[in-house]
Amino acid sequence: MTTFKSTHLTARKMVIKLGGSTLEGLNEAFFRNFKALQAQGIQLIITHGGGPAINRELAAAGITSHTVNGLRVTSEEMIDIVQSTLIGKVNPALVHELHAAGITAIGLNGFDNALLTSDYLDFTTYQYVGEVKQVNVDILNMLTEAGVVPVIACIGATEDGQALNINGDTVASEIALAVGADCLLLVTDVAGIRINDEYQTEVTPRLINCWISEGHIYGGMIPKVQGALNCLQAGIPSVQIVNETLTGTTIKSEELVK
Ligand SMILES: Nc1ncnc2c1ncn2[C@@H]1O[C@H](COP(=O)(O)OP(=O)(O)O)[C@@H](O)[C@H]1O
Ligand SMILES: CC(=O)N[C@@H](CCC(=O)OP(=O)(O)O)C(=O)O
Repeated sequence: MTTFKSTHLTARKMVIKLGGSTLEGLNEAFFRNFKALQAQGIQLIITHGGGPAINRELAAAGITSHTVNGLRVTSEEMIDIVQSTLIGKVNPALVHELHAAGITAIGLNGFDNALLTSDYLDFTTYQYVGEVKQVNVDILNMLTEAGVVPVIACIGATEDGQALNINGDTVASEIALAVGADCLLLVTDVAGIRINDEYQTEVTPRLINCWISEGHIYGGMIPKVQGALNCLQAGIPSVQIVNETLTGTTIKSEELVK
């Protein structure tokens, strides 16, 4: 059975992002870990992606998509499919699994109580892709203090009510920053950052920047490490990128690495 490492257990507020790459393979034992964390007084917030589910729905509609810097370029016809897939399918399926594991969870997205007020990241390059302008933490604090786990789909809303597609890793790091989380855990389909066929256990921002520029970190790993770097810069002590057995890479500020 999976257990959380001791570094995770010191956190009071923990944001856990479940990547679309791994969501469909997680079992009840994995989700029961969350119950154990709550029993230790740790407040949990879960965010999720859903790239593979979006790919399936786009394919069914005969639409092909591509990414730039790990972000899906999202046309006007695609944003409706992205929104309905993440909010209508992926989010309720995850809430259901959490409930089955005995966790009180409630599904949210950027529209709920203006949770993620967003703006276009760069319309020319990415079209209907958003960046987070403001996180309304009120609803998150109310829920977590009542022992309820918010489960957040990565859809933002502009002030005019337009849905925008935001990468799940970006949402996770913005939420972690906004609530002042002690720990951000990004669960994905690989055991962390792999460089020259070797998984790294502990890395610093300086190394990450080198690896991005040398092309060792690419695609979906880019928003993860960028989110991690933003969190570290703002004082969140560490970010972990792990697989479903919670094995992976810890990213720490230079001064914390001996
Ligand atoms: N240096 C790297 N180490 C590990 N994985 C990497 C690296 N660079 C790119 N990747 C890719 O990033 C993927 C994880 O990102 P992504 O597919 O978006 O996952 P998720 O759906 O969990 O967000 C890995 O499966 C791998 O293909
Ligand atoms: C802008 C952008 O790239 N949005 C992502 C949102 C889903 C996501 O992040 O899913 P993963 O967790 O599987 O990566 C997308 O359209 O795939």
